[in-house]
Amino acid sequence: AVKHYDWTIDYDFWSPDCVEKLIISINGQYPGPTIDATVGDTIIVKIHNKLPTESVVIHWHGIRQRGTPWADGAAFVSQCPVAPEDEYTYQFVVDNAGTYFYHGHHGMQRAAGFYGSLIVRPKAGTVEPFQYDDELSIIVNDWWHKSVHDQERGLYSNPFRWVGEPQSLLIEGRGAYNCSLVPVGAVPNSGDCVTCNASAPQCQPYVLPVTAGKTYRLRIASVASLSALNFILEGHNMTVVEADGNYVEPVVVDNLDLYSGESYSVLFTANQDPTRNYWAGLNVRGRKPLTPTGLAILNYLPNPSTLLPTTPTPVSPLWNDYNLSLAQAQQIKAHSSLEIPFNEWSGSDRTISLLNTQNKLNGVNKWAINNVTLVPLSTPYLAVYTYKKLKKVLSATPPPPLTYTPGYDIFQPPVNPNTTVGSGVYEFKLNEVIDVVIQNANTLTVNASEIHPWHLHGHDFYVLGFGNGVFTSNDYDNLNYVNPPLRNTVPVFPYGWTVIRFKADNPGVWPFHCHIEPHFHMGMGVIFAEGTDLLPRIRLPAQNLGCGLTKDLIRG
Ligand SMILES: O=C1O[C@H]([C@@H](O)CO)C(O)=C1O
Repeated sequence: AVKHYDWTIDYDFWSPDCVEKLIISINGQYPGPTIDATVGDTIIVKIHNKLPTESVVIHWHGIRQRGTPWADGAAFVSQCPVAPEDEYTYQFVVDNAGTYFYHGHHGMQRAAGFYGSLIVRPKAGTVEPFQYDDELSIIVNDWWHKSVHDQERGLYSNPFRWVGEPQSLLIEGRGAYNCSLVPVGAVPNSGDCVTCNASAPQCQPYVLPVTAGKTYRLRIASVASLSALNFILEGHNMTVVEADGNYVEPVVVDNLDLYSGESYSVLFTANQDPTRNYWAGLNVRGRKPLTPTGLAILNYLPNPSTLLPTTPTPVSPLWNDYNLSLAQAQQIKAHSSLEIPFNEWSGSDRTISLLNTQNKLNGVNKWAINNVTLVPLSTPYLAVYTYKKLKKVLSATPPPPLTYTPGYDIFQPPVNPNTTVGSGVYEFKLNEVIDVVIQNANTLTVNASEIHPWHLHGHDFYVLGFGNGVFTSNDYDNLNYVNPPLRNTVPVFPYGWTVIRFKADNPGVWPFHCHIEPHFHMGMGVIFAEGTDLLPRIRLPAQNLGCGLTKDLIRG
């Protein structure tokens, strides 16, 4: 079926955590409307940009955009951002059932609340490898009281102004800013305690209604700007059955790590004392937490949803117990019903190694990949590959290095912290099988290395493995070629490595980047282009290339 959506994007006053701020709304809603579709549907979303002075795009996170690379919604990669008062129509097919989402991919608009859920259901008659009675869905985020403009400008200020830890954690756009719970030092605007209106309807906890005895599929997606989050359903185990739109072997957990850009389906049974309600809780892991637990209510009907649990709010594992994080990530395996095509493409055609470092550029903090800080072109890459006349912009920026200096000491701050900027592209031939080794390292601070969730556009990839320390060719023998999970986002852990594999079979230009919003801004990403000789044959819609009526002058 063809599903049409008509969305007006605007700023609105909103109180997600009881403190009134501006959010980016869609049709007056926050989070944005849920797209609920079926495999094979064509999704047509017409957007009207009513932000007075900012342009927008929407990225459909996890949708592969096969044959529609222009609809990927990455600013200056797949399209020109849509100017104020202008319109743009996204059109793409959803070809894989699962839990997805969409979000702004220009500036730091995702962190301003510009996101929503996108659920793709299997075709009628398709059997999923698990059963449930009913379904619930949440999308989670971390939330700052500083505007995203303050945050973004701070990132390229000298001296560097870091965004700091979030004020609140939101479940389905709702949280509660609790002055008394916020540790000293975490409140940049203490005046918020005065203006906080705890009875504002927009910040009443999100309610997950359940009936005793039933089993639920809970879809969870994280669009966090910064935080690695950990989700707990008080008193209930969860069985992970889907990750990023792919079925996985069931894994039972009592807490679930969620890295920004990831989505999961978990099953749980409402099998606890039905005379009370329970907390659903969200905590920060991976960074020293300075943010109170984000809370929603697991509401056993017919109890009123306002019956708050009297039990303590959920406590997550220690924030820096990375062995636990790694162990949980390693538990996720492809479902046994999925065929792994490695007999067809047993080895990879090439490996690229991407060293993640924190660096300096003219005194300002940056991130770099193989010592290159990504500054995307101001002409959309897809247009550059489509129109011969534009190709010259690439000759001005060298292709990025395929690896890093052997012997680089990942356990120390960089000896030479200076980075170089680049806009170059990793080009892959159509159908090449690519292994990417993501190698983490120390930041600029002694004894510090951070988690980075890496997200690839245009593809799912196989996660072949994780490890601690420096990846060496010996590690190839111990990777998982049997049941590696397919994902679109994967963490690299502190001082560790992650290896992924994908086939460059989707002609287009696809960013691969850290999904932490400030980090992408600080240059932590690369651009992949594949099947580029085919791109001049695509009909790039004129609306990707210009603004206002000038679009009519452009022949696609
Ligand atoms: O990019 C970052 O900068 C800070 C810190 O390294 C310097 O203030 C931080 O924690 C990041 O993730």
